[in-house]
Amino acid sequence: MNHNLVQFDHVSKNYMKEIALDDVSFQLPPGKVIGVIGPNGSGKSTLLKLTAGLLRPTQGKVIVNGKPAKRRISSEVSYMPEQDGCYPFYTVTEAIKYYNSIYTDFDEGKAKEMLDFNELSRNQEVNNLSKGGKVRLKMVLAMSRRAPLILLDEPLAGLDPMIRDSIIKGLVAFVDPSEQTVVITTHEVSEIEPALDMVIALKNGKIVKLDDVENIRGMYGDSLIEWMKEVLGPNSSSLKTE
Ligand SMILES: Nc1ncnc2c1ncn2[C@@H]1O[C@H](COP(=O)(O)OP(=O)(O)OP(=O)(O)O)[C@@H](O)[C@H]1O
Repeated sequence: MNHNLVQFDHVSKNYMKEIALDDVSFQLPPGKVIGVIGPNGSGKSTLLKLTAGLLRPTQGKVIVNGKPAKRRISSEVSYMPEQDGCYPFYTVTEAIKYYNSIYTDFDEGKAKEMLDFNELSRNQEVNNLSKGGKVRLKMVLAMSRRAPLILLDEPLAGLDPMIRDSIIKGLVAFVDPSEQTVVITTHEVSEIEPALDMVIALKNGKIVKLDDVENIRGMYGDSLIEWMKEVLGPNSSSLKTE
């Protein structure tokens, strides 16, 4: 597959007078894990929602898998929202069954493997899971679909470092690059960088850089932190604290 999975052509998105994305163009190839990083309010969630077809651009075009992104239960896109997206009174098993019933591409076997890997107890009510447990379950649900594009909005926000680390391990263990592309928004670039193939840096609704992690490492050494400081400014390491 050589085509681009995601294409933004001169996309702007305004919320009333607020310009969230400003004339953004880029393409993403299939089979990659792509990080979208940037300070609060830089437009990361907006970029993801436009890709999922949950928002329409004010101007420009968003193309996913050769077609305009549309608001529907898309077979092309599995989207994990930043806010709680799970039914609080379901047990973990019921949440899996529910997803299995609404998404024809849901892989129940993969979901069960991911539950075990994430040590999620099946009889527990979603309501009673820890914050990290809720995020793990949301990731299990989003990543168990055989959709070619998985969008994860801020899965690491507000979690302590050990939990962030285990969530990233789960991502790396279960993403299948021959079938799936993952786009993940995050402040936590230092921890997630080993999982990333590409990064998009956003600032004030504009892309300030899009590059392969391999190229960045070639220029900046082992860590993306120095690169981030250069493209997003010296205070960008404070992104880690949200
Ligand atoms: N529904 C909305 N109505 C009005 N303004 C909005 C809305 N959603 C986002 N915005 C504004 O658009 C800009 C981009 O927001 P967005 O949520 O995309 O950024 P973000 O990088 O994901 O931020 P964060 O890291 O805080 O989640 C911000 O200035 C935000 O206040």
